[in-house]
Amino acid sequence: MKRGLESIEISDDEWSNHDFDSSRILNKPPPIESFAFGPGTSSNSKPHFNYSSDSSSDCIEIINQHAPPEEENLEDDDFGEAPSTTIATRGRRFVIDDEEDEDALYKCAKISAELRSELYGGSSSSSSIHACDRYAEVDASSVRIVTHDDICEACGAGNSGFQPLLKPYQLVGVNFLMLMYRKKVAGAILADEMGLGKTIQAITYLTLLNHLEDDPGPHLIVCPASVLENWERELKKWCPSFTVLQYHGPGRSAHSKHLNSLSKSRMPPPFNVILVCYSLFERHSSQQKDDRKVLKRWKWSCVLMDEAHALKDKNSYRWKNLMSVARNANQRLMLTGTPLQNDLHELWSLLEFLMPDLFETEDVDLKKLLNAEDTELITRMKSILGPFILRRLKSDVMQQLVPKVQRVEYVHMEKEQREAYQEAIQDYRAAAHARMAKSAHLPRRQISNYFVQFRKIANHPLLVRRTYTDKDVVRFAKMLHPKGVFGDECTLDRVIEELKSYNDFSIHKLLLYYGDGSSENLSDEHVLSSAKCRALAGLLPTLVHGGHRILIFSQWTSMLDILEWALDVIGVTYRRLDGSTQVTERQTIVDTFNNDISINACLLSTRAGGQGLNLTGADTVIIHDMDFNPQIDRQAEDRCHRIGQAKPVTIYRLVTKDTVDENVYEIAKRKLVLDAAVLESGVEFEKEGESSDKTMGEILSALLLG
Ligand SMILES: Nc1ncnc2c1ncn2[C@@H]1O[C@H](COP(=O)(O)OP(=O)(O)OP(=O)(O)O)[C@@H](O)[C@H]1O
Repeated sequence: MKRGLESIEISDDEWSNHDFDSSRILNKPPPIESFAFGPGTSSNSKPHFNYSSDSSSDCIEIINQHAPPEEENLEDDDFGEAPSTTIATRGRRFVIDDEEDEDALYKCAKISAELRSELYGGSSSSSSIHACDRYAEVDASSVRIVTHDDICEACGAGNSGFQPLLKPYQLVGVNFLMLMYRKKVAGAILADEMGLGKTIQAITYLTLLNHLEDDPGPHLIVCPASVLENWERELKKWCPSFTVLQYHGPGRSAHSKHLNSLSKSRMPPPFNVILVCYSLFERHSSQQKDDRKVLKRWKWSCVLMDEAHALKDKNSYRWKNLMSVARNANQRLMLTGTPLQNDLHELWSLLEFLMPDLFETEDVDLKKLLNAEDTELITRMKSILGPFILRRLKSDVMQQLVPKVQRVEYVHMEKEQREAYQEAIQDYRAAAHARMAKSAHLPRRQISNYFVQFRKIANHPLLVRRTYTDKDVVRFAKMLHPKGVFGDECTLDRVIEELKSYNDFSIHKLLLYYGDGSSENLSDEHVLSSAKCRALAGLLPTLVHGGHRILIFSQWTSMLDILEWALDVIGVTYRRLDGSTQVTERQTIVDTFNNDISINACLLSTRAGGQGLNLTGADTVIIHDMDFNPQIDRQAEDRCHRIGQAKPVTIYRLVTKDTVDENVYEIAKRKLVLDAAVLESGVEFEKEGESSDKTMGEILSALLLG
């Protein structure tokens, strides 16, 4: 597998976008748990209105009323306006003081009460809500609509020998989705905590639509590339009668022609489910535009989005392009274990995607609503959101789930790494002072670059160029240039310039490939020159000896390259999965790791490996470098803390002492503590923490002052 020499999973550009405004972190509304409708729901989320639970047709506002797409719109660009019939039904914005919207709130609260009542039985009174709070795995007797027998029949159990057995809370989840369908609610979020089996609940639901509602699809499932194979496998297992088409990778263009001609001649699609990746909605290549046109021509029964927090930005291409395909679906369903990653605006993006007619709103009103700190308004918000989100926590439903122990390992730099770090700080101070002398500040971008440098050195000094001098670089350039390593057209000066931007590790790799194997290469000692790698050298053999199997996450693929080398030196066997791993290979890597206990570890990039994968073969997770957003790391942890895990799970976080690593950890920790505080206290914000909060700018200012 060929990787770019300086390939990092998160680009420097992306790093520099990590701007941590304290107001964004601290002044945020309550977390999703306090909004969600489900057993984890606190009594705070009880709808604010008086309503009766008898059924009515009032849900008309959230029924998808769109006509099938009209042909002229199909040939539009991706962001083409919706058909005129659709526009007429739009424009129903949510305005807080508007009487009509009070009505919408009332309707939402009413639907919520109905759903509650039908799912959990009894009335929607506070006592039954309280009972739901205590819901545990054994307690599902009041579930209606579909039963376990329906599921066995729908899955064809008996014919194939496969015996589907949903956990009681999963049966509730499937009933929740069925109820949404029967009530013609156009969108819903299944937001169970990671690893509780959302995939299986969703697939069972699609099977039941076919079996009980005579609705065989077509359904569109959108997911991250890493879990495509897993979806296909689970579909085949739980829904063997479905024809499933995985529309990704090299075979795609062959399918594309066929699908294009079928859809143009208005023939039904040759599948029940088509599986695609989010990337299909991200780019503007003609191939992708054509693919989207094909998808737009069919009327989807259900558009199901896995890891749907991917749609948290309503201004992204991804959101808009997918919306142009999903808008006419009967139903849009989202699966996500972390629906609220930063603030309520993101959740609103999800909700607007699900039910554009109800939630579509201009920013002025949205700001007013989402920035409100007034309890009554928040309570109203809950009554809007409640009906459409089902979230259960592991602590609520999986009382036997193995414990998860968190450990933070502070590691200490030795001389060389410490010097590299100090030099970077000196550089930064000199640059900042030089600018100050001219009464100017460092440009934002440059500040971010320094921050990235600090993070790199805190992770590993080989991620910057320090060992190889400028003189070395010129020498290497002269050796590499005649070999055409950078192309035949490239001048020597250009090669020198390019090499100067490389880090020590990248140059070492170049020399390995193209050099003469001389003493210019770095030695194994260099790879253990970081505090974190030395810590791994101590920790991993002990873990392996104790029979533990380990997942190691990093956000940087160049760091993973270094870690591969470190593991070889330490003598630990491993597999690796990151964004450059072929999609078709990913499931094989997961299966091999889970089944072959001779493999001690799996190296994963937090992006490609942190979501959706089932890696219960491991019982230990090492977060080599943390994210500012603790939810990203939580997702990574839960790759092995999930159904199927029999051993207690231990999470290690590596933090390099006396570096920005400590600040990143503090920020992430505070976000989690605040989540918990807000959850416990309802809508009270922890104002005290605000004064101690540090933005990236403040961290750097502190460094500037020494
Ligand atoms: N009822 C069940 N019977 C057998 N296996 C199950 C059942 N429910 C879930 N599993 C297994 O548990 C694991 C976790 O399920 P799944 O991947 O659907 O979780 P998830 O909630 O989608 O997690 P994430 O949010 O991390 O994607 C999978 O290996 C799945 O096959």
